Amino acid sequence: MGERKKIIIDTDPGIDDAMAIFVALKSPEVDVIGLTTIYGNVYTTLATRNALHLLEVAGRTDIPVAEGTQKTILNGTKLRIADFVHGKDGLGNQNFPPPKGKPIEKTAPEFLVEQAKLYPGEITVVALGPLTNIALAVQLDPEFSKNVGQIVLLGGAFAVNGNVNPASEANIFGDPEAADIVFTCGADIIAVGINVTHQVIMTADDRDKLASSNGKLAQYLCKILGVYYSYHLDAYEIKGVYLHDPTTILAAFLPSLFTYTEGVVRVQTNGITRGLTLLYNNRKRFEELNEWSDKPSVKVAVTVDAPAVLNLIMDRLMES
Ligand SMILES: O=c1[nH]cnc2c1ncn2[C@@H]1O[C@H](CO)[C@@H](O)[C@H]1O
Repeated sequence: MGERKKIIIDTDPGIDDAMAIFVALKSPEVDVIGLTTIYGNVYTTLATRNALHLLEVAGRTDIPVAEGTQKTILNGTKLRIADFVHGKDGLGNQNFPPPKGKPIEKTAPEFLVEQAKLYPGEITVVALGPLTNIALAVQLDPEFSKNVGQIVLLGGAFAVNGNVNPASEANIFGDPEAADIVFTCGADIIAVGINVTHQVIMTADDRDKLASSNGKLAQYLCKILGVYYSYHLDAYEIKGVYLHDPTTILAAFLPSLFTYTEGVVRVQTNGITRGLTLLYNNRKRFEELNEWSDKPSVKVAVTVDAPAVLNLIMDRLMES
């Protein structure tokens, strides 16, 4: 087998984060070299606990977990936590016992900087929560954006409504200032927004299929998925769930399942559209300089082969 791609998953587990982590652990294309934790679906301390727990469930306690920041990049502590999507414990209100493992000494931004320096151009960071740790890594080391191979992030609502409010998607809304730093840092970036992830739906029938498999991870996921299904039925009136995080994981190593456009993305940090992601599509040369001028471009996913993505996710979760 060829070289596996080294990935670090920055995560706020989270039910769809759990799925994404398991998909990554079951994918021969990648080597998960660490998890870093962030607030979002839960507070950061609980994200760390859940990350350690999920690695124990998967029998992969060899993978280090580095704890991330508890605050936004501007030191904000009034966080928006989506426990109404994932349950109070972030994992479907199952009251799992506390993990035995502990996070490593290094903080998430320190770990990201260290690994990017150790393997220049080789690390893919998959960011599944608000982008604070990644922005802190950019600030900590001016070389980080050059050293990191690629950042594949779940964030934004490109030309569609958000999921926090009509303007804003949850991960960007969680820390818009951090998101703007990351989008303009010059790293090789793929953004996967909810305009794409809302096309990848795991139906109730798919869940039954998952439940009928003997895979340990599939069985575990079926236990925690109930809360996530109830939330979707209530909020979107669909009998299925959006696979935001697992879809984004696949973009990190099977990018041809998606198509992309390229351009500069800036994030609104003020007013009623705080958290809005706005892509400049390069179609016009503007007369005046503006906030998008001379900033680095990123790739933004525009279409997805949803059946192929769903099949891959199902296969990998069922074979465990
Ligand atoms: O309505 C919502 N509010 C807040 N977070 C949500 C909502 N729906 C999904 N997610 C979470 O935010 C990320 C995608 O935006 C996903 O991680 C998902 O679990």
